[in-house]
Amino acid sequence: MSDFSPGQRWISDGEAELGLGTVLNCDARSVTILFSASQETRTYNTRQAPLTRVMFGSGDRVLSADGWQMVVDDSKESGGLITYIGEDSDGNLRELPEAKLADTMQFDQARDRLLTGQVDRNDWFDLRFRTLHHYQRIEQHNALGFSGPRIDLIPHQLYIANEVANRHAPRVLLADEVGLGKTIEAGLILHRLLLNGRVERALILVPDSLTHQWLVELLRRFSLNVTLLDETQSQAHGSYNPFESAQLVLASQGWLFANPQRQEQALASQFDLLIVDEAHHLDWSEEGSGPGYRCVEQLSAVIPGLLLLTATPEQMGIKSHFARLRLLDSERYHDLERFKAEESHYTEVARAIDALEALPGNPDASAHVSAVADDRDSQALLATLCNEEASEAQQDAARAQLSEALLDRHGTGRVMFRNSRRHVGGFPERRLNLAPLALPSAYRRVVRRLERDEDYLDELLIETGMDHPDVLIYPDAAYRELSNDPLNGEDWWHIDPRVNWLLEKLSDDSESGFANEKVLIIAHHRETAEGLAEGLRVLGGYHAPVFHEDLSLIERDRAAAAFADEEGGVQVLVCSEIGSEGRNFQFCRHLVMFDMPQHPDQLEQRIGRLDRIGQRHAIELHIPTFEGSPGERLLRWYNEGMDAFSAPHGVGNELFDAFGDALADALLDDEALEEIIAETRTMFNAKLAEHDVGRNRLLELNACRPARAQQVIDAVRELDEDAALPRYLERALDIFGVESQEIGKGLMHLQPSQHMLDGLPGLVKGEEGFTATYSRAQALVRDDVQRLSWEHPLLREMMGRVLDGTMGNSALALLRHDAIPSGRLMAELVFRTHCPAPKKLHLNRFLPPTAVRLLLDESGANLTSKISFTGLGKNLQKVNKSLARDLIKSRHDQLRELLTQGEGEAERQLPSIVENAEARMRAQLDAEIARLTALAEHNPAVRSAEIDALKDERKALSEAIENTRLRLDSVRVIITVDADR
Ligand SMILES: Nc1ncnc2c1ncn2[C@@H]1O[C@H](COP(=O)(O)OP(=O)(O)OP(=O)(O)O)[C@@H](O)[C@H]1O
Repeated sequence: MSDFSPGQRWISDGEAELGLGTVLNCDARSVTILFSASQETRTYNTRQAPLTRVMFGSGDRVLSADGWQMVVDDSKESGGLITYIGEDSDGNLRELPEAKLADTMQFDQARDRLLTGQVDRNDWFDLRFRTLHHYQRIEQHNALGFSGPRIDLIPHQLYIANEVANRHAPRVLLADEVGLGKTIEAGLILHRLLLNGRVERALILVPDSLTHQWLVELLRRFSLNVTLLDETQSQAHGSYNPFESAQLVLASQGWLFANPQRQEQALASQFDLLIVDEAHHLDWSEEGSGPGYRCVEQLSAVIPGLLLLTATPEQMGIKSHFARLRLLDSERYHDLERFKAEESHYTEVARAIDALEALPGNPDASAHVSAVADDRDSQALLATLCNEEASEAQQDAARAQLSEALLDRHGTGRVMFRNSRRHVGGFPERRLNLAPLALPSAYRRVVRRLERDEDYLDELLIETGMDHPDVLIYPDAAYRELSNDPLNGEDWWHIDPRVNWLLEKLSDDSESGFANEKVLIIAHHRETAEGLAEGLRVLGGYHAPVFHEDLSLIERDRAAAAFADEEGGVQVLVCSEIGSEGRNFQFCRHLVMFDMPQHPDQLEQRIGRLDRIGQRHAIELHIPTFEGSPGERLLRWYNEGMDAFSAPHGVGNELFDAFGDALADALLDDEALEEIIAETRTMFNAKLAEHDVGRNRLLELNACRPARAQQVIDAVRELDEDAALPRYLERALDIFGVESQEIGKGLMHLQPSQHMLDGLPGLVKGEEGFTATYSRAQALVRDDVQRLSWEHPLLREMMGRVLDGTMGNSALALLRHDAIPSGRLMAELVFRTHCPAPKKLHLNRFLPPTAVRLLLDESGANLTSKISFTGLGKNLQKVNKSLARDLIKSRHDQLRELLTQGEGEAERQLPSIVENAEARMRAQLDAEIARLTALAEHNPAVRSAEIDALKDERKALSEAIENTRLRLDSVRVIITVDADR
């Protein structure tokens, strides 16, 4: 240890962040140091002071207290104090006494830390290098963002997520049929965009009833912490814009759409992505748009990315659907008639794609394809496909490429993704169980009078205040509205036989009964649901929670949780139509439709609560119907007219548009009904056939291209099975002070040790920690088990901390080697590329932080290719820190020289790194620009802004890559010792 003199500069070995200290006073026993930058004063015992004298040498860059910089050339010492001599940035020769060094000088760069004797543990250096290596690999991996989420690898979802997340500021409609996983798709897209930096802030707007479900899904499946914003929370922020309070904001549509002031705040808060669930509720009509549509229209004008989610895009009519497409791209979707005309061509395109299977050797098929594939490239592919002399492999490749090219031309395909059960396959059977019941006298009176007396309908509408045909379809509602009638004295559920039927089924333990089974009941009106629950309680002693749109969030979630609970939960949940939309109830297989909804899409939404991914049983649909009632006629229309209970057919909306009004008029007239059913059936068959070859066929083919989906799945599996992950994690956990214990069945328990470094996600000292697995399958069946992947927050946090901080950037180790005399010095230098660029460019896909490793011996010989990192590491031994400091001090000059030499050698490798990155970037972006430009000629859904944005991106990326610099990331000094020492 050097002698201390006032004015000397020292730094604390343990607390380098205090900055540069100055000796204030000292005597034989103690020394007091002032750390001005952090305003701390410390007194140490001179014999054990954990301090290192700061001495700069030739080539070091220093900063003066007055703010100018200098590169040290020489130094002189007088009275124990050093004065540095060197050139400032203007080339002037200057002197700088150490007392005038800036207090704020930080010693966190590898070079400074090494030369001031701050060394870390050898295994930290090791972890740092490995972290850099894996980070570089994962950042470029095709599965980035898709491998972490706790989901089953379902092809259509991964296909869509990959297609969308790879686009610049994606704007799409996710319109898979009910329950096929739109939330999962949106989650995957968001997760990938967050990980690759293209999105930093997202706003998610969902119906009130789904806020909690989204919150849970995003956390449980994607480890994304989302902030749920409501009015109470917003008020707590006072005058501060509450939307600025988090990166990921989830808000209920009901709240935001009704609140212009909050909308202003949302508009002012710069989000990168907007997600809107159940988007069919954004109502628009020629007479004017609703508040939801207007709000999203404004937001989507300032937020670059937009995901609209709906299972029933056309539920509110084709015009309303078109208006929502306009939210995605107002330039493209401004003329409905043109849009319809375009759609009429899709039949030819679909037919041409199907015809490819008949080639070669079929002139008709060839003519179909030729008529559509009229550009030069496509014609060339067609020629290859039809060339009898081409090999089978060549023909297959041509067929696949041609099919892709034709699909790409399909206008809406780029904007709308719609998978259907039929196409995806593997969904359970649906079984219809009808329970015909006699009309109770109170309802019969009304129906019979309506049948007899034409004028009575108007009277009834006025008396009840209900709409037509609601008044006919929902007799209990009409009964409630006519409560002044002395004959309607009792509660409706006392007189309604459906309630008794239900009670009998609930207690029936035969195969056709509900005893021991969960049952979901959906009724159209909230009041029906509430009355029914009361009836079940009073008449049968059943506790059936009610789930409807006017419940508070907590009440609703409590009801859903009680129903989901397998042990001790409730058997029955009664829902209203709107209240249950979007919810996950696939753990249940019995659905009672207490009445019928009016729109086929609503019917599909109801069945979709159970018929979802994860449903393992055939679905039992139970419908009590009143014989000879309007409700029964409506059911017949659904069943006989459009086979609505067996599977979704995707044509319900068109049939409703065509026959909805006539049907309402036929609900009291069997003869008229028969006619409407027959006409509906004819149109149903025709539409199915038309859709099979036209737009739906194209949407179907386009919503999941199996070969590409498989590539994404393979990429995810590659990361799932990456053997390097457990090895890396074991090392990292050890260093961060987390204990891991195998507990069998592929599970491990992670627990904080006493020495754990603070701030690791999910781990708090003194608490239990968590159970985790590498296995996707295990994690899917065990909600309480976390899945470990490169994308798990714990791994990302540890990797981030290593790479962003100083951890392990300087180390010293001893090498015992027979062949090398002792006392020799080597320096292992790791340089890292730095390439400042906006995160949104996602530069890492082409040039992630890249390591350049050099191993130099004291003579300057480059041993890098002779001794690998791992090979060297195996023979190294750790050394205590004070010895390490002494060794470094004694070799200061040699080390400086090696560092300077290393910089030069590493610099020579930079051009090829830059060139390769530039080439990779150009290969990908040029191809994409060329593809989009060619496509734009055929497909108007390709936004010109998208192509321009890609061109701008290419330019910005090129400039950023060009500006890449190499910096020393870490250094390890190696000193040889005798093998037998
Ligand atoms: N890949 C997957 N792995 C595991 N579970 C999944 C997967 N995809 C979907 N699920 C589950 O299936 C159910 C339906 O998915 P999701 O809620 O995303 O469907 P949706 O299309 O949004 O439904 P809706 O049309 O009713 O809004 C959810 O419980 C979801 O967690």
